Amino acid sequence: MGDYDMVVVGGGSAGLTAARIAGRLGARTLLVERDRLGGDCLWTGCVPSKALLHAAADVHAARRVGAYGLASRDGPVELRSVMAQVHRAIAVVAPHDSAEALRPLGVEVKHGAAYFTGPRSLTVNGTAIGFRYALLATGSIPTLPPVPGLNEAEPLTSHTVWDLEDLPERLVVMGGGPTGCELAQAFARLGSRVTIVEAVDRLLPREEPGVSRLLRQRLEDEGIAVLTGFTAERVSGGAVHGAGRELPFDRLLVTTGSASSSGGLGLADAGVVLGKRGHVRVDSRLRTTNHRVYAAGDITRQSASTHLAGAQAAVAVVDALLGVRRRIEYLAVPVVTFTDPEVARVGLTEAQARTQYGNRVRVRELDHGLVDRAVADGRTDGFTRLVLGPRGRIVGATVVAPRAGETIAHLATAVRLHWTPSRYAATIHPYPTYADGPWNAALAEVYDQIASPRMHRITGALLGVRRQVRR
Ligand SMILES: Cc1cc2nc3c(=O)[nH]c(=O)nc-3n(C[C@H](O)[C@H](O)[C@H](O)COP(=O)(O)OP(=O)(O)OC[C@H]3O[C@@H](n4cnc5c(N)ncnc54)[C@H](O)[C@@H]3O)c2cc1C
Ligand SMILES: NC(=O)c1ccc[n+]([C@@H]2O[C@H](COP(=O)([O-])OP(=O)(O)OC[C@H]3O[C@@H](n4cnc5c(N)ncnc54)[C@H](O)[C@@H]3O)[C@@H](O)[C@H]2O)c1
Repeated sequence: MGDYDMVVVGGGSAGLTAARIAGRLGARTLLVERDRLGGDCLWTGCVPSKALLHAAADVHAARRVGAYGLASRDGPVELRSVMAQVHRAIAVVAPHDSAEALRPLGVEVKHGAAYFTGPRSLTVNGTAIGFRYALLATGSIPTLPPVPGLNEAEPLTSHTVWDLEDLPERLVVMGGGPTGCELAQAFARLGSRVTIVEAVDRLLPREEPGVSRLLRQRLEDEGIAVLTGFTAERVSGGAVHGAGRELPFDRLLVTTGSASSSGGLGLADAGVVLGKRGHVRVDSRLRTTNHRVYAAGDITRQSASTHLAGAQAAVAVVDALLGVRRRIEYLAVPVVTFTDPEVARVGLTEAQARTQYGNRVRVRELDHGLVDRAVADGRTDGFTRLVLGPRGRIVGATVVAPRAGETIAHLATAVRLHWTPSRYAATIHPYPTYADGPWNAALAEVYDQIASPRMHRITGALLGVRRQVRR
């Protein structure tokens, strides 16, 4: 049995990477996609959101040129023109993810919904297909919270917001996670009056509390109303009601989370067991309970980003086809929220580190008022935070700054390789950049060590010896 060595179900971030690798390895590879190749990231996630944020940043800059004696621009933008830019970006990337681009790599593509009929078989459009291995990569879909009246208000989600043609005058964003914060800031900069409501007591609750405070301040400074600890009780009469307040909107955008796309795949027949939240359960090798079927990406709930989805897919395919085992170091996977300033983190927050290591944890924080590039740009609204664990190793880091998403990459190496600040600081960083934030934070730790009584004794002794040397 086995028409194919590898059948990949879902052609998004995880599935495309898996299919490309399997094809390159020479495996008989089939990729099944029911909708559009490219998945969430290309059509409704990373690419459109970053294009929208870029347009919004341009508009934001244009509104402030009055400071340089130019006529500044007020008022709302023409959303159609902005969305045209968004769709242009998608159109540039889409060919890379197409069936034509996959064919030379030896990947066959079938359009249709896959349905498992047994542990090593599935059907697509009524055609029976056997496989040696399969990879589930069907991603996730946005969900709506159970708020009375919400459905009837026809809320936008991250799947539908890209079809908007007119800028909503009043936009209420429900959910202050990465999606909600990015889109709230973008729409506010484009000219909408935005209110963001978050159920827990702060925005971006997975981040360091200082991040939530700084981002809230920034969003409020840009005119966004931020309501935290807000429970929406109902939606009616064009308004969200809750906490004794009424929040009128022209459009409502719901960004309160997502659920794995694991339904309608016949997974029970394949012997694939789901977790409580509908996600596919995988072991450390990304194998489901049917060891012939692997899973990667959002469907596992162990990933919520394109880079990790791709890394999981690569590990799974190589494990299945070649029997070569590699581990993903989840702790060293960076996560970025592309607000302005960007919020980038790798590894543990201070609270997580304290739970794990108790009082062996120390924190080294550097305000970006001390980073010359931030001063030059007038962007001192940021900080770097290094979380140091046992033996002073960097177990976590947060950077809040423009381009923090780029700065975090070197810190991800530090966490992955268990570097100390001194090891990190040994790499010379270019001046003046935002990377000076982490570098100076690490250097401050090194200077403190040099100033310790023990080091002073050593340096004092060395200086004394050197003074005796006659040239
Ligand atoms: C607004 C927003 C912004 C984001 N920004 C970023 C970012 O900047 N950086 C980042 O790293 N991540 C970002 N993400 C997250 C990222 O988009 C996802 O983590 C990633 O796309 C998940 O990849 P995946 O392969 O698991 O699923 P997807 O990319 O969603 O792919 C799943 C594919 O499976 C197909 N499918 C589903 N069911 C079936 C079936 N039965 N048969 C066949 N095919 C099927 C779907 O049509 C889809 O094409 C963002 C997400 C959102 C919502
Ligand atoms: N830049 C990126 O890499 C990027 C961007 C967007 C999303 N993503 C990923 O996609 C995943 C989903 O992100 P998301 O922001 O859509 O979801 P999320 O689950 O991360 O955040 C949802 C937020 O909504 C809040 N919430 C839940 N119910 C609510 C309610 N009834 N009223 C008000 N608030 C409520 C939650 O407390 C939470 O803060 C995340 O894991 C994220 O990392 C990544």
